[in-house]
Amino acid sequence: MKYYTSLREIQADLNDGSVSCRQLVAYYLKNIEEKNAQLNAFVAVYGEEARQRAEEIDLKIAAGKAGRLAGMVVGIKDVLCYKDHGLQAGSNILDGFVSQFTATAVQRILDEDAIIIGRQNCDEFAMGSSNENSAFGVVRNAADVTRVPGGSSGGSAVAVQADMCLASLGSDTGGSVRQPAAFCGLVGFKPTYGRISRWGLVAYGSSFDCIGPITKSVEDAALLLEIMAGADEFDSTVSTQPVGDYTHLSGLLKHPLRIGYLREGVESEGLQPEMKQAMLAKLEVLREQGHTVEPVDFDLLSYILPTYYILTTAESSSNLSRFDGVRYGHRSSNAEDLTSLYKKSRSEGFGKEVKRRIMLGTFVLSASYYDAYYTKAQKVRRLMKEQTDRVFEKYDFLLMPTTPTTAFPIGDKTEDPLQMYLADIFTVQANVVGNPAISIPNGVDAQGLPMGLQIMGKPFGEAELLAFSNQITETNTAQPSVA
Ligand SMILES: NC(=O)C[C@H](N)C(=O)O
Repeated sequence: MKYYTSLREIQADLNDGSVSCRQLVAYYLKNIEEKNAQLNAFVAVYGEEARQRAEEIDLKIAAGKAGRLAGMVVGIKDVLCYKDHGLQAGSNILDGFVSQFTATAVQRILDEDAIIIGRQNCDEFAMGSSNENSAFGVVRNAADVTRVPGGSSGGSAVAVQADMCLASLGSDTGGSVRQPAAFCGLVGFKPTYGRISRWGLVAYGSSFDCIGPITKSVEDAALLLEIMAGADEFDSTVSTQPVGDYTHLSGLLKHPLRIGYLREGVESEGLQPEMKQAMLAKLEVLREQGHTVEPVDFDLLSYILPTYYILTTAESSSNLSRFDGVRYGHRSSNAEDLTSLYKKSRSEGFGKEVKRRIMLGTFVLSASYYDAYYTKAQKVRRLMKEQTDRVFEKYDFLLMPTTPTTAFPIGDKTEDPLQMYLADIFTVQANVVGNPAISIPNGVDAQGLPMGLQIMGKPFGEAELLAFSNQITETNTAQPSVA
């Protein structure tokens, strides 16, 4: 089977008959069979169902009635509801849970004839940056299996990286789509807050959570966004702003562009040298193309992680209070009364990192500390939003590395949660302020590990952001190899 990097290539072959959906599904299933035992990207595979759907869609193609995603084989992160399929958010607390309905984003891609091939591993309740916090075990990076794939949508990224599906749907609360995409050499897109309905997404930090695609090409990310975005009567937080024409990626941008880059994104001490060089090289190319390229100082940067981790733990401690062992999921068999049922079900069901965050969140929301932490963090969040808005009055895009380093070895940061949180330094800003941001591949380091470049755009400026990203992306055409 040819190594496809975009749906456009697949559809060209579908239309001239050189490939069929049935063959595509068989190919991806074979890859899953060969590679998943080692990589652990999928926690459930819907083989029979995918084969059947492929046959139906092949008939639709022959009749000229296929949807826009015909030929796209997709995996979904284990936080998205898909009716009559299991859903666990990588947690034992949801053991045995089966979705009662389908998430709007998932339904919209199904309506356009995407084929869902399986459910993907992730950090428990999307809390993590390495996919080491899953009840289903660690996911491995296909570029080097001794390293993490990033998180929390690690399974979703590795599945695309190792060609086990063409695209994945992940969720991004503080970088969970962009950071694993960067670690795996892919495109990861987080839209503006409220752009895509979250009906059917397991809630983590509700004022941050966004659904986003992980793909090999910017054009596939644009297409998926266009299909998933827009108003939804089931989600009152989704924006009613009209959905743009995200797939016409040319002719949108003015010239020259005003491009800002985060000064710390090239000067910060913790930055891997190759990351800095790759950033500087990219900025030089943009300058040569005639764009204005200038450094931006974001003096609130050192407050960004505390703000993010105070607010998201607060929101998650509240969101996760619904998992009580009574209504669904794991129920302790050692309980003597209702209180011990709650206690034991939650203690047995949740993993270490989730417990840590519930405790932190409960603390920052407690009566004596509420103002010192939660209220203060909300005020800082407002300041960050204002400062970011000022940056975008002057610039069209803000560039920075997606991560300070490339994928780190498995086990490297598990004993030190603060080190793990530091890996999110560049990705959380977009979620704190709500702007869209994308990670695109930006070369590899000396060990051949992928590096990501992050571009942030203006709120609801998805069309321009995607057009610009497409212009400067080097498409990932390398065949995946499991080391
Ligand atoms: N969920 C995310 O976007 C990942 C982030 N590292 C977190 O643990 O919160």
